[in-house]
Amino acid sequence: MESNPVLLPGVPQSLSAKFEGSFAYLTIRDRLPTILTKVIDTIHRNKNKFFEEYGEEGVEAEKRAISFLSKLRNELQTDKPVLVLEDAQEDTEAWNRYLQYQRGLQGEHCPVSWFKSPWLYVECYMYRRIQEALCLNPPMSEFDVFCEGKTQSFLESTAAITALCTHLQQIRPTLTHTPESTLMDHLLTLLQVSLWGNKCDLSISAGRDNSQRVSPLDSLSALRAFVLLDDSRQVWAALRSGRDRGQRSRVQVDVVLDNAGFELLTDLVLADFLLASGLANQVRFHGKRFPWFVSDVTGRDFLWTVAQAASSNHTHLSACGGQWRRYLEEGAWSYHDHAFWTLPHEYCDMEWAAPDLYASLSSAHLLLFKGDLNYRKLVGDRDWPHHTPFSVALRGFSPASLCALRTLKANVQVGLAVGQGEGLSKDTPTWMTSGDYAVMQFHSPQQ
Ligand SMILES: O=P(O)(O)OC[C@@]1(O)O[C@H](CO)[C@@H](O)[C@@H]1O
Ligand SMILES: [Mn+2]
Repeated sequence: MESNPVLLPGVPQSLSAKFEGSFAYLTIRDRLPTILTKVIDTIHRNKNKFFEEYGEEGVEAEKRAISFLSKLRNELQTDKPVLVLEDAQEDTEAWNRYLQYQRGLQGEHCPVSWFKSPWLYVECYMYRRIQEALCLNPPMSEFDVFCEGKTQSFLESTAAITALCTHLQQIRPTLTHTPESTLMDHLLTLLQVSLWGNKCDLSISAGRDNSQRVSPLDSLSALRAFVLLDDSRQVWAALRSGRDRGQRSRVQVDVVLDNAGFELLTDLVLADFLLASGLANQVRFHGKRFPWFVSDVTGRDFLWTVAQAASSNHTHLSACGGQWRRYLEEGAWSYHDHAFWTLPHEYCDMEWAAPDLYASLSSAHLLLFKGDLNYRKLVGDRDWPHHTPFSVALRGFSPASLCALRTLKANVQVGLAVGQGEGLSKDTPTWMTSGDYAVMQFHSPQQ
């Protein structure tokens, strides 16, 4: 029986696997079980490590975690009801409240389940259940099941990373006396590099290698045609608004991170440029509190990446890493991991679900949201008509000027011209899910 959740007036339904053949359906039927199987394999392959570190207790924990995850995979594949979490973590109650909310939407005759409920919810829930399997089996609770893939993504992107850091080191000495037009060109270039860094995502590839092997700067002109919305000049204007480079007013930029590996490197280079050019004087990074969507950044990934750069034997990479370490020591850069980023909420819920975070983001001059999942949460992962204004789809989420830097990997996109989405669907049916197209989409509270 189809679930017919309470419809909010004027707000389209959430994407869901209940629509057979949809991208959500194919993701939950095929990609999520593949990811879970790789997680189980990774834990199994590390069995000796657990024995060496924790003895028999480690081996027992490894066995229990694998049985938890095998049960989870079976629940998913047979569309069982979503279960309450039982690991007594800081966010457990919020997750179980959200399940109650979903039960209310679907009514008593249609259980909240993998193939009947919103895609955004059940996909986030899967990653939280992986965390539960580890939390309930200490000493595995600190084990990052995705660490190998994230590390490999970084190491295999070394050529692209060194090319990008070489570029930054070459322009760095000129930035304090560069003409405005040149400074803007540098910003637009590094925004595009950060945008396309988002193609390197291990969730869409279900863990298959997705490293950046060519210099990101060389491919920008060929990729220009695939940028469907380019509001990067509004990002420039937001950074320049109300201040002159000589003034000492505080310009804070918050970067809501996405993937570790090459994408994180592009974000660190962009953030370094913002400070070195004087366009901003504080950058706050927001990452995930536990392993999430295979390649998303955790605090450990963030610090490992800075350390890896600083200790590199490549001159420019180590120079950048040394500068990043100093930014962190001085407080010009800071890393944060609020629990909200690993809850299933659409961002229009943030003001009531995480008022402290909403207030904190409101102090920023500019928010940069990286990647596809952040975009899905910005617009609520709902089936909006493509010409719906971004401000409508945000449904009141507007703590500060914001720009989404996203390669399209899910079938939701707003803010296009009338007919633009339909035209793309005719010529390239996979335009919303291939990762080949991208948007830099801006919104300000004044809009
Ligand atoms: O947020 P990211 O890393 O750009 O992409 C996350 C993602 O790979 O996972 C989901 C599908 O499984 C989609 O949101 C998207 O394809
Ligand atoms: Mn991601």
